[in-house]
Amino acid sequence: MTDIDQFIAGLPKAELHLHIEGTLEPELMFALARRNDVTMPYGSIDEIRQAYDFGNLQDFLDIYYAGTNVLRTPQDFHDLAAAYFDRAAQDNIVHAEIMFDPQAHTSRGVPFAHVIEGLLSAMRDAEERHGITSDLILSFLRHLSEEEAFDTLRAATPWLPQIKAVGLDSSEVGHPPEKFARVFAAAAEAGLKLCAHAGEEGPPAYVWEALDLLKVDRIDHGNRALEEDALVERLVDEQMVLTVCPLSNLKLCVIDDIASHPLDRMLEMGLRATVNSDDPAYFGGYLNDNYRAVTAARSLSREQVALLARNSITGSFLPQQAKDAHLATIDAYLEQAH
Ligand SMILES: Nc1ncnc2[nH]cnc12
Ligand SMILES: [Zn+2]
Repeated sequence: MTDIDQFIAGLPKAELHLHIEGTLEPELMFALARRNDVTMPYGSIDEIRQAYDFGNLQDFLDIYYAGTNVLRTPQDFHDLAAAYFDRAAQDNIVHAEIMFDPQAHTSRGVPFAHVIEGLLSAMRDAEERHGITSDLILSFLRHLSEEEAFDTLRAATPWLPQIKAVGLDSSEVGHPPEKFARVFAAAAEAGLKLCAHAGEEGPPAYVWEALDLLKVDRIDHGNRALEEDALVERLVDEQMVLTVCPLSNLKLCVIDDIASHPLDRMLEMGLRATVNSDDPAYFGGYLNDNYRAVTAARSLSREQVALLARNSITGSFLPQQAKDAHLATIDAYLEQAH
């Protein structure tokens, strides 16, 4: 390991953009298929990995939703999240805000309760076993209707105290944020924080809509915001957090190669960027892999890497006291890493 890789490995950090269904490794997919007597469309783990070659977001989503078919019981969702948290502990993740896609499961007849109870039990275990705190972000699938998003928010009612935020994901182009303005307003009314994927494949106009119509607290991705100076200025002025996902951008062809990733440009422009893994089982790397890849490709300094980790803490939905405690841990780490 190089010096900077070692520095990244030991740095305390939060993960703010992570789809729990995107952490389903092929090995666990096979194990759950066997446990639930589900026929797999793949013959081997190698065959699955070979299928992970995406030309765009939709190519990936088709395979990602097919993968969720093995997830049926609360234990399955528990095992999925427990595997993520075990992996997160190795990367020195101290806090994770994890998205889940209830409609990917309720549409297959899996009760909302099975999904969320399994996830919540793994989250409690993660705090006990690893000291990792976590929060849930209920994400609406934007290719589905506004009415279906409202149905999902209603289904979540008994668990609202255990849900921190709502999100908006799935096929971006053709499904502008505007479509979900009313359901986001209802979520805000219920006391939830708001995030939305915007500017991953969709145009800068979708980022404006996420800000003006959804009134989001965070933008997931935001890459295409760089195409408009006035939008960048707005994001900088508001110190809006962007949850950037370098290896995801590479695998989904949002960028041509990792050497052209705009992360350092974002930081230099004063944007509040963070690094995240998105769907690590599909994109070839967990959080530290993302930090390492972009650091090597863009020759990031220790100061830039530390800023990214600080942004992950300050950009989280943790209470201020917890943020201060994590920032103090980062300061102590920087002191001894000198
Ligand atoms: N990167 C991504 N963009 C949109 N929807 C997603 N669902 C899971 N990962 C996603
Ligand atoms: Zn995402």
